[in-house]
Amino acid sequence: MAFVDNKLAGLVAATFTPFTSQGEINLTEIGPYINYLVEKQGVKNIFVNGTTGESMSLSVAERKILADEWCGKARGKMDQVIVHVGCMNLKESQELARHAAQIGASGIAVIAPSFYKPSTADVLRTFLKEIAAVAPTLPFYYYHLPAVTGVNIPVREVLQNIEELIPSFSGVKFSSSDLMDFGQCVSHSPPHWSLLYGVDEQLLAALALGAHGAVGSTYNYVGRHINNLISAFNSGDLIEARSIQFKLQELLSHAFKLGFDVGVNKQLMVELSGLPLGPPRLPVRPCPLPQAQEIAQKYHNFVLHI
Ligand SMILES: CC(=O)N[C@H](C=O)[C@@H](O)[C@H](O)[C@H](O)CO
Ligand SMILES: CC(=O)C(=O)O
Repeated sequence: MAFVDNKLAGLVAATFTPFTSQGEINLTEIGPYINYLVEKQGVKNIFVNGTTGESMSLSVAERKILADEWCGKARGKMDQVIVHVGCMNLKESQELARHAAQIGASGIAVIAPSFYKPSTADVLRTFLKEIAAVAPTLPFYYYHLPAVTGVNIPVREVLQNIEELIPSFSGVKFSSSDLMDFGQCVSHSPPHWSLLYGVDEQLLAALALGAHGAVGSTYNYVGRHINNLISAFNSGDLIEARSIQFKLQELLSHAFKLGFDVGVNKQLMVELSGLPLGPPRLPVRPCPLPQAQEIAQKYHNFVLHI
């Protein structure tokens, strides 16, 4: 039972990747970004180079430089930095996994490859094993995001005997609304795994099923409120917990109507945090300013009412 002492719990912000206005990675904003999360949002864990961080639009070299900077700047300030190392091919994922171990990441996560999709739980587990094996000292998380990857193998099946293949296996970032599958993962998991929920708008339901924490993009700017939701849930105050969840649902349903992708989300973060994170990278479209400002307006109403 490795890694029991360091179980990942609570909120984890999936970070945006700062770019310059010319579209190059911008390391100078990473320190201030970490300070913002800790001081303004009370968020002490980050998930870097994930979906929100546009990892699939970054080169391997860029991903290494970014991971290094996030880990370095987080030292002494954050509890955990999980580096997403998933790529479309095994070799690059292994290279990033080895690198994550060298730079002192707290753990690594891998999403299913989505061009050549694994067709069974067995082949997916084997793919994950080949990556975990090159960084055996790092806690390993499977990242399930079926709406984006198109890989819809029930996580419950993926977890079957997974510790025999991956001794460092430590949990799942579960970004699907299939709460039956999520519940089954919780009920069949050993106590040292972390099951982290990734659909921010329905976190409360996942907490009721036993989620240990949550990874999401919105915790970059609603972390403080969602920390209150979790505290209310833990103290049995479901009325308060629901009221906060409903507010986030209002905010996001408004955002979805206007079109809510990584580009819009990033610009919303820029508006709300004041951090100059730059535009997204193609093929994600830069967000028209009024669109982000309208969502930001809704956010300010949201904050005023909780
Ligand atoms: C597809 C995607 O990026 N999902 C994020 C994390 O898994 C969530 O944090 C969503 O951005 C959020 O729940 C809004 O839908
Ligand atoms: C949202 C999330 O967890 C990611 O950006 O990967």
